[in-house]
Amino acid sequence: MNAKIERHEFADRLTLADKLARDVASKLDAAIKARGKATIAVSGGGTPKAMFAVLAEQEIDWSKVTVTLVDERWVDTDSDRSNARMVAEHLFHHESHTASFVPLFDRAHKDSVDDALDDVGARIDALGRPFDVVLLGMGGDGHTASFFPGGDNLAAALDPNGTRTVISMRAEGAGEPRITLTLPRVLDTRALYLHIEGDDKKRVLEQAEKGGDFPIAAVLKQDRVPLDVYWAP
Ligand SMILES: O=C(O)[C@H](O)[C@@H](O)[C@H](O)[C@H](O)COP(=O)(O)O
Repeated sequence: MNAKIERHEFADRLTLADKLARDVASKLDAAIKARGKATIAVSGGGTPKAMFAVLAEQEIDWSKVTVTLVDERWVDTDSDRSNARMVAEHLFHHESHTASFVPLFDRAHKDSVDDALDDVGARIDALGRPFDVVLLGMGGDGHTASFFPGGDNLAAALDPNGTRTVISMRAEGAGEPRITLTLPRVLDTRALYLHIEGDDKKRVLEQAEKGGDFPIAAVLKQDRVPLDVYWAP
């Protein structure tokens, strides 16, 4: 069975960023009102930056929000490849500076992502389940999170019955080694968004929906959580 997918298309990227940020903020606000806290796992890369700028200005009780990452490149936070650094630079401003952040990179194990998995997994598990919001991106090769085509741990990461929280990933298209939430953890959320931009990514998503062999297909063909796709040219 496939996920219930709702598509949201916008004339331009700034309009998308504005709407997605407001929709995400409203989910976080509802979580705080219902349960006193909110958790969100965000993606790295370039796409979320404009949306983070708007999200940072939303007037919710950010001191009750914990932010973590869907995936991270195994580099220290001073690297311009670091997703933690990107989030610090683009999200933690204005209203949102009181939010907490749980990193996926662990400096104590900076030389081996595999040695860090237990500690990082425990940190994520301590946030409780499910997440309130998970924000995914997608690469032109159809990867999402760090589910890269040809990745050394791809099958384990996508195992719908897997019990791990995080896993390491090495792949030709990934650059450095990565750490990523596994598919069951990505889907363990009250709200799931996929934010993509450009005609090329739209075509890849359409191919994946038609049965093309791309990792993103695992997110489309699941029935655990509805998926909201936000797209602009
Ligand atoms: O660390 C990362 O690279 C990501 O979390 C990754 O899954 C990202 O969402 C896609 O690669 C899209 O990246 P862009 O937004 O830069 O195209």
